[in-house]
Amino acid sequence: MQKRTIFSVQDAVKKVMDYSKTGEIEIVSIEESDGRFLAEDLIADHPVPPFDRSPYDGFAIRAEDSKLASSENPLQFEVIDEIGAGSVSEKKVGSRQAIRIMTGAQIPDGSDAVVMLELTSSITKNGQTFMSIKRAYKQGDNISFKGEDTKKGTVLVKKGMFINPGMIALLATFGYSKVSVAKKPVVGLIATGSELLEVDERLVPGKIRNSNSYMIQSQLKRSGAEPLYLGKLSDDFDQCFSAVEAALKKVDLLITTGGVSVGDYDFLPAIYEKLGANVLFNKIGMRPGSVTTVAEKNGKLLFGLSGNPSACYVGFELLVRPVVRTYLFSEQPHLFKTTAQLKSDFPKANPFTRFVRGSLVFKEGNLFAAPVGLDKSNVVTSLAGTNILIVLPGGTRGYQAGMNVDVILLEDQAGSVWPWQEYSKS
Ligand SMILES: Nc1nc2c(c(=O)[nH]1)N[C@H]1C(S)=C(S)[C@@H](COP(=O)(O)OP(=O)(O)OC[C@H]3O[C@@H](n4cnc5c(N)ncnc54)[C@H](O)[C@@H]3O)O[C@H]1N2
Ligand code: MOO
Ligand SMILES: [Mg+2]
Repeated sequence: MQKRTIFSVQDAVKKVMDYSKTGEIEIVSIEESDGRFLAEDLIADHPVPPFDRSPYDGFAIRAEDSKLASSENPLQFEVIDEIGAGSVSEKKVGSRQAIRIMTGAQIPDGSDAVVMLELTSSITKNGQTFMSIKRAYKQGDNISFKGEDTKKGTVLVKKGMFINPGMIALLATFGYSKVSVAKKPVVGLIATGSELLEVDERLVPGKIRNSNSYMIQSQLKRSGAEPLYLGKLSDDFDQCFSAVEAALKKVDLLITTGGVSVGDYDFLPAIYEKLGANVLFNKIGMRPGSVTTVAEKNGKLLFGLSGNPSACYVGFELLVRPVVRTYLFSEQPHLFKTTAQLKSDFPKANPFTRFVRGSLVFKEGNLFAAPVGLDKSNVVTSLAGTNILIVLPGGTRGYQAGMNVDVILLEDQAGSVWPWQEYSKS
C-alpha cells in the first residue's frame, strides 16, 4: 500500500482551482432568473427615476411664490390642473398657481417645489379651487429628482452575483424581460457502497440508507449547480469503473461518494488509475474529509468524496462549491469567512485542521459559534443544524469557550475570494 502525501487544505483548494473554469451563458425569463447567477454586469441604461417626480400627494408650486407665506400671512394659490401618477400635465405653473399632484407624478413645467396635502387648506369659489399655505418653500423642496436613485451608466450589479428579490426589482426596472444568466454546470453524482439501501427501503442487518446522494444533490442545488444523479452502485470494481467512465462523457464535473480510503472495497483509487486520470491529491490535513480525493481527466474534475456523511458534506463545501461558483462567473467563489466566539469548550486536540459543524448564534450584538452534535466524520444528525463550519487549526491543544475562532458561512451568497491563511499547528 502506498503512503499518501498529506496536502494542506490551502494547497488542495489551490490545486482544484487550477482546473476550475467559467461556464456558459443562457437566456431565461425574468421569473426564471430568481436564484440564478447573473452572466453580465447589470448597467443602468437610463436614470432612475427617469423624470423629476413628486414623492408626496400635494400641490406643485413655484417656490418663489411662497416666500412671504406664514401662519399670520397664509397665501392662496389658484389650482389649475390635477395629475395622478402616470399622467403629465400640459399646463405650466405660473405665478401663484398650483397643480394638484399625486405621489409618483411628473413635476409640471414651471413648478420647482411640492407642498404636502396635509399642510394646505382648500376652498372652492365659483367652481375654481384655491389652496393656501402657511410657510415658505425652497426650490427643490419635496422633489424626487431625475437620477437621484441612480445615474445612467452606473454598474449596479456585477456579473456572477446571485439573483435575489432586490435584483429582480432592478432587472424589471431596466426592462430585462429576458435575463442573461450562467448556465448551471451539470454535476454527475454516483454513490458507491454495497451497504446502501434506497430511501424507501426497510432497514436490514448491516445496511443503511443512502443519505449522501440526497445531501449532495441538495448541496449542489444550494451552490447553483444542476445535479445529475446517476444512482448508487455496489462495491464492484468493473461496475463502478464503467459507470464513472460513462458518466464523464455526460457531465461537467463528477462526484462519487465512498470508496476512497484504503479498504479492500475502496475502488476509487484503482478506478482513477485505470482511467488514466491525474490524481491531484488523496489526503488532506483536515478533519473530517481527510480522504477527499480529487482527480482530473482531460481537464474535467472528478471529486472522490468520503462515504462518511460529515466528511462528504465538508469535502463538498470546501472543494466542489468554489468550482461550481467559478462556473457561475463568481469572482468570490469561496465561502465567506468571519470570526465568532466559540460557544462551548472543544477539548479534543487533533493534528489536522478541524471543520466542526456548527450553528451561528446572534446574541446582543455578538456572534457565537456553537458546535452542533457529535463531532465525528461518520455522523449525520449534526448536519441538520449546521449553517457554519468552525475552523479549529490543528495542534496539540484544545479550544475553550469564549475564544475567537474563524467560522465559514454555508448559507451566505456573497462569497469570498480565497480567505484562508495556512492553518498551522497552534
Ligand atoms: N485503515 C484506515 N481506515 C480508514 C481510514 C484510514 O485512513 N485508514 N480513513 C477513515 C476515514 S478518515 C474516512 S472519512 C473513511 C472514508 O471511507 P470511504 O470514503 O472509503 O467510504 P466508504 O468506506 O465507502 O464508507 C465509509 C462510511 O460511510 C458510509 N457511507 C458510504 N456511502 C454512504 C452514503 N451514500 N450514505 C450514507 N452513508 C454512507 C459507509 O457505510 C461507511 O460507514 O474511511 C475511514 N477508514
Ligand atoms: O476523511 Mo475522514 O473524515 O478525516 O474522518
Ligand atoms: Mg472505505
